[in-house]
Amino acid sequence: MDDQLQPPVRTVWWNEDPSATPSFSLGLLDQTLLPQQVVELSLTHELAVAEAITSLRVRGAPAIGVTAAFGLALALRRIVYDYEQQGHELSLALAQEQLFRTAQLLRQTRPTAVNLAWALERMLLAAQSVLVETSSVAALVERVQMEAHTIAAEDAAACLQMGRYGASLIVDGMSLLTHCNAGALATSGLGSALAPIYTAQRQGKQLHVYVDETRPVLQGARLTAWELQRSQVPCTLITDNMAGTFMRQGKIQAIFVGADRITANGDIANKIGTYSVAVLAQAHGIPLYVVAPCSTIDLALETGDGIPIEQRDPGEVSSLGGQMIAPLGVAIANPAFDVTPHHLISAIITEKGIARSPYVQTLQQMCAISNEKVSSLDE
Ligand SMILES: CSC[C@@H](O)[C@@H](O)C(=O)COP(=O)(O)O
Repeated sequence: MDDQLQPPVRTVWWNEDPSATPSFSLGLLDQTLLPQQVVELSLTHELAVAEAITSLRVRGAPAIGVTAAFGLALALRRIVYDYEQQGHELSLALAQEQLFRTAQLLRQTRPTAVNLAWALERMLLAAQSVLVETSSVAALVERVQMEAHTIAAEDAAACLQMGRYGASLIVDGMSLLTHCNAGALATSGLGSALAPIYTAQRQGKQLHVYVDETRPVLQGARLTAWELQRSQVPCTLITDNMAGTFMRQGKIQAIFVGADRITANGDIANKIGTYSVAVLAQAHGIPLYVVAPCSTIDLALETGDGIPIEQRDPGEVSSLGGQMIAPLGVAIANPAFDVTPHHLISAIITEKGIARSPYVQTLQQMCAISNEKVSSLDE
């Protein structure tokens, strides 16, 4: 009997179908088309995976980590397949080179979410470990694929745990606020920030969620509102600049957001606008909870000042729904993330538990993981 909460939607998955040519592909739900169209993609080339991450077909820190892991497995399967089609056998040296090159390609797609580099590094370490024992390309393919599946399964399990811990902070009758999308669409499970909400709902708690639209790419309006509606979680979509008013009116009792990177001191990078929400929350005495798996924690960085912030296409700001909303030639800034300092965060919830200030000790104890090697791909 499986009584576990199931994600309302599948975001990233692996296809194995002997009747298809080739028999393998990476499945993604194209998030750029939501909520108007639900289109599933089957990718068979690593370049398509890189494009999907860059253009936000798949997005959200844990989901892009899982996608990158599967992307490496896909690249290896693809090159073995191409060689077979030409009647050749792939050498181990070329297989290794393919893995490393693809890791570098995928590493460059998005800089802020550390889950991406973390997953790639873990995949390369798994590949290295099998190469010590064997010189068979088949064994390498199997090991790399297994690691990608393990990363996805661990992410799904982490979501369930974050849901349990986070739900303990939600009281029956509460009204919550969330920013961006940190739900099933951002992970390979229930989500991070939305997992406590799904769990609390399953526990029978009555709740209501205010959803920031999240300009400029509208992950709140397009994705979170869609996901919550599908899950029958009562929600109200608001524009970003309405959040303060709802807080002042006493309509919001807690805020749940995800993170793209958490540094050793508890500073977090998350979708642009999170910092403004955090400042407003403090002004109104409302707790701000950050929910993220340990794969989002970057202990190699001491503070949020060191987090690379992705600067995206100005066109995301100057147009809305395909329509220009700004005068031609106006200067535009488009940082995709901001940093919220730890003193504005009431607690950080991971799959290991609930960390509170001072984060320096608690995060280290909680997530005995190290991202020291992540930088090796930058060289
Ligand atoms: C569990 S997702 C956490 C974060 O990745 C999320 O809040 C976010 O900022 C996503 O940004 P995006 O640009 O859509 O990838």
